[in-house]
Amino acid sequence: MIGVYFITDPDAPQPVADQALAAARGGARLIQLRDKHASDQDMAAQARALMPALEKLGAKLVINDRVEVACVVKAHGLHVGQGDGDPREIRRRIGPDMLLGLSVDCKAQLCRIPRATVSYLGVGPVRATATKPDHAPPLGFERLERVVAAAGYPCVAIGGLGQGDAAAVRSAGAVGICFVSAISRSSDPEAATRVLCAEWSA
Ligand SMILES: Cc1ncc(COP(=O)(O)OP(=O)(O)O)c(N)n1
Ligand SMILES: Cc1nc(C(=O)O)sc1CCOP(=O)(O)O
Ligand SMILES: [Mg+2]
Repeated sequence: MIGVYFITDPDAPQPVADQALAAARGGARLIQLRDKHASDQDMAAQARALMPALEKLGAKLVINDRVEVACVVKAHGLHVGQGDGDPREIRRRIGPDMLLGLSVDCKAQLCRIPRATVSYLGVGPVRATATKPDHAPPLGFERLERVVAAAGYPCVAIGGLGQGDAAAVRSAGAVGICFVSAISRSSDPEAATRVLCAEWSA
């Protein structure tokens, strides 16, 4: 079970490091560092600074998109999308032990996943979201359930999710729920994460 999975938001009022630590203190077990504009060097520095503190809090750090950064900092995980490269080649580069997440936005993408490459799937968006303006058409909870049922991999749901959604995501069969703005745009990200974790565990 993955549980609550937080993805950092460089456009939110609080600095990314504060967001990440607050989410981990609040109970998020996976924290993804996502910044489309940071240099690899800055992202690696941020990751190196965060990893020991996150580990102490029982959370793992996942890098978004940047295979080299994930390798250089020995991150716990890497998350890539359909357009971010061949998962088989990415697995070869990161080695057998790093978590590898892959985004999926429809059932048709499932049969193209190379065997024994991926650790989990990020399935979404469940709803439209301003956080990712280039997102695929929203799935809704019914199609989320159908994708999860057909997946054959642990799935986390993502996109437009917030308080009150955990029960529906769990009953769709997902092993985790991902949030950006529900945590990053909260006035108290740690408290918001606690509420989301309590809902997930209820
Ligand atoms: C857990 C999780 N699921 C999906 C995504 C989206 O990844 P991607 O499609 O590569 O889009 P970007 O995040 O790179 O804009 C994700 N990051 N995490
Ligand atoms: C990073 C990301 N990926 C998505 C996908 O559907 O693949 S939706 C998304 C952003 C989710 O942000 P929020 O929790 O604020 O809606
Ligand atoms: Mg990506």
